[in-house]
Amino acid sequence: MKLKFTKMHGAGNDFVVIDATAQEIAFTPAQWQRLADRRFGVGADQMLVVEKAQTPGIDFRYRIYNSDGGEVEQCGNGARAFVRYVTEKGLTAKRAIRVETLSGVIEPRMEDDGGITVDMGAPVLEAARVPFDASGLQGQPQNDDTLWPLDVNGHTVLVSAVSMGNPHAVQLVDDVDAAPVLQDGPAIEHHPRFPKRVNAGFMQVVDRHAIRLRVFERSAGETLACGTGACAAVVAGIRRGLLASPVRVGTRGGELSIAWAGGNAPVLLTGPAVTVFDGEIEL
Ligand SMILES: N[C@H](CCC[C@H](N)C(=O)O)C(=O)O
Repeated sequence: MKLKFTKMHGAGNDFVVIDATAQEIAFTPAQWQRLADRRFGVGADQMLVVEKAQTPGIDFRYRIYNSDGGEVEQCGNGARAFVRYVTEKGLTAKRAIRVETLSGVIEPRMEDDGGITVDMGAPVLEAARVPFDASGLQGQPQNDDTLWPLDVNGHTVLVSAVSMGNPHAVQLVDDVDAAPVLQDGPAIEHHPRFPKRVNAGFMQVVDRHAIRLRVFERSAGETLACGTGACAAVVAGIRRGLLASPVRVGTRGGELSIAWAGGNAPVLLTGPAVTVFDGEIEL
């Protein structure tokens, strides 16, 4: 079949976006992997599928597939690309839209200055709901957060377990450029205490309103930016008393900004979303 798509990125986290509002899209994992392949296909960290909403009061449904073809619950950078896509393609005239995802409703909004902010909902911090299996473990309280010791490649790392709809394990490092992201990332991603696997964040605190972050993403490897990872890192840093909202997040692909008032308040993610090109592929 000939498939029309749009290539986009949010701070270098790149996507193939597909309009499924007028056509049913149901690809096999192998077809998703082919689309994501940077040599045999288009190339992307994730694929985003735009669908009509099933629920009254909701504007769209948004499905996310990692480059391994697995469907996941949430994607923060993708949500910004999503709202730019439906706006540019004339699928909506609204500036703020309500979008149903596997993990709940998010609300991306086009700002007057062209920036995009997404209400990503409240973080989930209860270990069992991340999900993180804390059985038999002695957590180490740090302010409002609990750090969990993980045995990774023969050494122990202390992680915060946070869900933004998708699971994150965030650790503090002195220098993200020197952090063992590619060595420890896979071991954390597949750690048995994360039954749905996990996105592994490596956060360097610059000051109370700025961090640098690298994320080894579940099923995608290290990406240039991870929106939900930025949300999870800032939530963990605020709960540990290291950060204060808003926080600028420096990633290898660009800068994101996160605001969170604590507790059950929503996490607000602001950042770029760029359309690179429209294309067509025989799939
Ligand atoms: N790899 C992630 C999904 C994409 C999240 C990331 N691209 C973002 O911007 O939030 C996961 O498996 O949970």
